Amino acid sequence: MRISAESLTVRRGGRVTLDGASLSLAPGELVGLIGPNGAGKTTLMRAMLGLVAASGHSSLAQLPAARRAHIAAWLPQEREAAWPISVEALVRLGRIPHRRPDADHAQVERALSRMGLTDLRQRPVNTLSGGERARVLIARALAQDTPVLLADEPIAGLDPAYQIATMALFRGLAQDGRAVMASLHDLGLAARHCTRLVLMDRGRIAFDGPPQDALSPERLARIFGIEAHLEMTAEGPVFQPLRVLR
Ligand SMILES: Nc1ncnc2c1ncn2[C@@H]1O[C@H](COP(=O)(O)OP(=O)(O)OP(=O)(O)O)[C@@H](O)[C@H]1O
Repeated sequence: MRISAESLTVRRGGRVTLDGASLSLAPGELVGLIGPNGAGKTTLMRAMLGLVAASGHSSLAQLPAARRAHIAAWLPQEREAAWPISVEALVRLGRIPHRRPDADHAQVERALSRMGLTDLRQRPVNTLSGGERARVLIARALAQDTPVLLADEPIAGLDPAYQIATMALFRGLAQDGRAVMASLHDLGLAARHCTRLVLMDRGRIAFDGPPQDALSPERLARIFGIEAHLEMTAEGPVFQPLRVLR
């Protein structure tokens, strides 16, 4: 399902934290949302989902909550687990919108297996490492089995193998016809795995297009304040930040 936002603007604490953001997200796309700390990535996704008050228009935010839960899964940045629910029970919470017991079991098993959690299924989530907990929350979003997935820094804290595997998994979801958007600080993985990059700078969308064009030396200097090496290889773009310019 194609979702869209037009002129989304969020004001918080007397400041504009999202300034007239317009974008769409189509089936088949894995869109990487990049930008420095505080640029407005989380705010944009929350505004698209209707989780923060915004002016402008969002096709997702205008849906009734029950319908929205069938359309879009949300993976928030926070990964705290305050109580000792088991891994399996937490992943099963992703099935709450559906109430289809026949599909529930299969979806939960698939999500556990995709995130390498079958051996951890009985563990209380508050006893897991940060990266293990991150995988459980990705699994919960996968179990929700929605056509749209919005994920806030899904690979932060994952080891290199799970970072690559998760990006490949998201790309696979897109290839299966879902629409996926993820905020990412690893520009190399973003350039390599995403079909499109949306670059945010001080509340605004500064660029929206192909990954190799997003990471131009000029934008890296002006927006991120860094110099980097970007090379197109047979395996895709390879990106390495080199130095801070400020
Ligand atoms: N509740 C709030 N009240 C006031 N300002 C807020 C509030 N929440 C966020 N902000 C501000 O909005 C701006 C955008 O924040 P946001 O979390 O969207 O950035 P981000 O790009 O996701 O950053 P990061 O990469 O650090 O996660 C920041 O300047 C932040 O300080």
